Amino acid sequence: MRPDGVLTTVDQEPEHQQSARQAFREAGFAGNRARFIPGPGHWTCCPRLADSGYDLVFCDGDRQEYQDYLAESLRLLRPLEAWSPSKASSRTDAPWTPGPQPTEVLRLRELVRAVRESQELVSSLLPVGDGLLCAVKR
Ligand SMILES: C[S@@+](CC[C@H](N)C(=O)[O-])C[C@H]1O[C@@H](n2cnc3c(N)ncnc32)[C@H](O)[C@@H]1O
Repeated sequence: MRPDGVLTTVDQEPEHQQSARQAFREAGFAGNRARFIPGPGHWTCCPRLADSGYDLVFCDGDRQEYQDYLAESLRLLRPLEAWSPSKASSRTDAPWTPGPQPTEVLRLRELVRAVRESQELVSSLLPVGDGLLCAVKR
């Protein structure tokens, strides 16, 4: 982050928020460099976040909600900034697997397709860990 940047983090587990708060403090960040919002992501917190107020959105929560986060992220991001859900390719690259696919896999495939076909995004799927889907807002 740039020196005047502020990180906003949303998590529904208070003890995870507490761990994050402690980690930032131990890393030497001043208290006013991070904002901690408790609660489930998309329906309580995201509407409170300012339009075009963010340089980067990183999603690492419930993968079945990533489509909702994508729509919210496009509202939150400044043009030419990045959006990145984690582990977006996980198990999505084996469509030949016989039998019904788990809902999570189907949702992630829809997400990858929506990002790839979006006129607002330039995307890349990085071979990092389980796969990292990244996109820059045009
Ligand atoms: C994989 S962990 C995040 C790990 C973190 N990114 C890291 O690298 O240490 C997923 C987190 O998302 C939170 N989470 C899951 N679903 C959520 C939701 N709908 N709203 C808010 N937080 C959620 C969980 O409480 C958990 O802390």
